[in-house]
Amino acid sequence: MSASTIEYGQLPAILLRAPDGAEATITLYGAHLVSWKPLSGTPAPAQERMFMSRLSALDGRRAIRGGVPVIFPQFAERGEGMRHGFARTSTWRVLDSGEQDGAAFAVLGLNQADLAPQASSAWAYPFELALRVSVHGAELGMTLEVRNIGTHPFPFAAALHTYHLVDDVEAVRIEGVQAETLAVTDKLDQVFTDIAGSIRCDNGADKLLLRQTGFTDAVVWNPGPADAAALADMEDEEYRNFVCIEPALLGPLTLAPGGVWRGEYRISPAV
Ligand SMILES: O=P(O)(O)OC[C@H]1O[C@@H](O)[C@H](O)[C@@H](O)[C@@H]1O
Repeated sequence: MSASTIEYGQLPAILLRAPDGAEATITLYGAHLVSWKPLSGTPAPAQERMFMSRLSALDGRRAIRGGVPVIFPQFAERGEGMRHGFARTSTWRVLDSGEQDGAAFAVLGLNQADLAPQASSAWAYPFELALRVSVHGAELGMTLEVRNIGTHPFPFAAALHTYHLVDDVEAVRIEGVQAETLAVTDKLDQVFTDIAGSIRCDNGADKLLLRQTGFTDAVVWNPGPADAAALADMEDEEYRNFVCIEPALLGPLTLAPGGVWRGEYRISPAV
């Protein structure tokens, strides 16, 4: 079976398993990818590649800390709505799942009717989101689609807030977000606009290639020791074990009635 229903913490989730053994887990809460185990090309068992905080809520009461939160329709506090939007704290529906070209995939959807009253009254635009996740071999694919199904234009921002698992954040080197190589030596929270090509993340042990289209920007975030200590859902030392490199559309972009925006994102080994 390429897609089966499991529990992740207290949350219903879909486990994707490609015919070659690559796996990913997505909770319905947030359409949140909480685990990705790609194949490494060696006979060794597939290793986890996503960071997940040991203190993360996994009960649907608070956003999950780790994996890939879906950010929509607002990035961080750039707007008057919920911080990072309502998509990560809403419960999505499974629209489709199966196997295609050797990959296991699932498509999750969210629309106005799925929102809690507080979120839908604060953002009164009819919309449809679809997130397609696929795994195959060493590659993860994620496509976020935003549709305006109402009669008024709406502005939005979006991001796939990826928490890459690393042994030591100080060993991380990122290329492709600015002219020079970027190192994460302390707290870092930086926006890079107009990302032209692919991004490379060297975490000391191996290198990842991050490709994005539609998402024009990238955000790199690590809280560093002081901010991590202030986060209730992260252990003090856990900031060492991840770097967030987030394909983002910070815009905001205005989507006309009937309009569709699509952001694609792929993670694979860099050669
Ligand atoms: O704690 P949250 O809401 O998940 O946000 C985490 C971080 O997310 C990043 O994307 C932002 O750039 C940071 O400013 C923010 O602190």
